[in-house]
Amino acid sequence: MVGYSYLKGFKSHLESEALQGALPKNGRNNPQKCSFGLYAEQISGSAFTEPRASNLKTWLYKIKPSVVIGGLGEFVENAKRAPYVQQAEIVTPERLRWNPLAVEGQPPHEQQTDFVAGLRTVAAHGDPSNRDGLQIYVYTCNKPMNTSCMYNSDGDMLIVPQLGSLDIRTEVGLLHVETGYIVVIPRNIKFAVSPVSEHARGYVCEIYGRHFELPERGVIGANGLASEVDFLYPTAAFRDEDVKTEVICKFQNRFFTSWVESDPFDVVAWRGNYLPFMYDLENFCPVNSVLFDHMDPSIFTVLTSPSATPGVALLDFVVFPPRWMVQEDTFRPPYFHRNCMTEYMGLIRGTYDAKSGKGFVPGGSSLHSMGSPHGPDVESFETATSADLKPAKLGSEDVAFMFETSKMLNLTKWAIECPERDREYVACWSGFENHFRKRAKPSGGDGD
Ligand SMILES: O=C(O)Cc1cc(O)ccc1O
Ligand SMILES: [Fe+2]
Repeated sequence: MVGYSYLKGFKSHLESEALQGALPKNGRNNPQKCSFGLYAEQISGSAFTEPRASNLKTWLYKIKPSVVIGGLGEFVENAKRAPYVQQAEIVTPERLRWNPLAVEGQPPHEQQTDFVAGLRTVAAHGDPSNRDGLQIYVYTCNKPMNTSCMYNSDGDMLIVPQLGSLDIRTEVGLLHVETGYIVVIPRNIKFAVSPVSEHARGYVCEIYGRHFELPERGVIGANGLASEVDFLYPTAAFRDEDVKTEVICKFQNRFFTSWVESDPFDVVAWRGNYLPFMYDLENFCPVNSVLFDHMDPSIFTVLTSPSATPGVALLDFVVFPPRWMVQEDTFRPPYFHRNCMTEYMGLIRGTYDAKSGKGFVPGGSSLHSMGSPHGPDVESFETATSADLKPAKLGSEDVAFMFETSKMLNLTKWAIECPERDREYVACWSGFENHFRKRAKPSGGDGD
């Protein structure tokens, strides 16, 4: 890709200079004077004293230090900058499903909408001020953030584009994020999103807790699932334009704006491991049952944000990738279930095997909260119970994903009232027959 080059390696300590000689030498990170008159600035992603395995920091070599922010005035709270980021206050155990957001004609698309203005909160839990919880959004946008940038002090943002690629300018360089990729922007790193085509749509999960990690592989061994080398990091790409730029800060679930007159994307070189990254979901190597039974979806975990309880995630990001299904004497789609976790699902493209009936379409989403019964719709059940169980490729074009959280989520008024909500969703489970009554012997003995 022209203009984009990437470094590799999940959480690796990397370095990049857009101008040769811009990085300090001789082991120093903050020499008395930096090359080219640059300013050294550290951004930390963990407490200074965290164990090395989770310690994250990056040194930035900037044309101007970030402190010049607000040269044109202090941060002012500006809720209108993100009008659809709302408090999630509605409580319901109901199973919910939404159709894709319209990208044209309807609000906010009568006017040009950038990524921040196009963020709509669906559901959330917790409070960023105590570093626990998450917020789920859907977004649409049709306007580049040419003269604005954002940083989020509350959480890391995992973005899942569904329609339209995104060019994301970050302090440490550029990311070209196609649909089928995911991108993570860690907290406090400045970024600006530009849709590449006319319209863009997708999903975001913001986590207030621990940064993403790769799940343990355990007995799977040293290979499989997402590989460290497939995580792509930007290379330094600075700008030095005197353009008045809006700086948007999300802080304790409120939006503030300030302005800078110098370029916020002025990092000439950097070194460290606290960085935005992207990952092509096609590189995920699925591992599954090769003889019988449907395995739990945790086998498809790409990234996990752990909680303090071992094995319990604040958030697992799970992909349902194209794969071969070979299980014998098995109901192959997802089973009926009630979980102690909350599951928000989206569809990037194709179809999903638990919902062969119409209704769960690309760009759409569903929420199955803790304890709420869900699983295959009637049509999927009927098809799968009578299917010829030859090895079968599960849709080479089908890619669904799930945000799986150990938290209970509250919903926004918008999520409940919006026209996109499928008010007939639960009807997909009406019509299961009482086979037992038909088959069981009148004596109440064994059925066949
Ligand atoms: O479709 C779902 O609800 C997600 C899901 C998938 C699966 O294969 C098993 C359990 C589960 O919750
Ligand atoms: Fe589920």
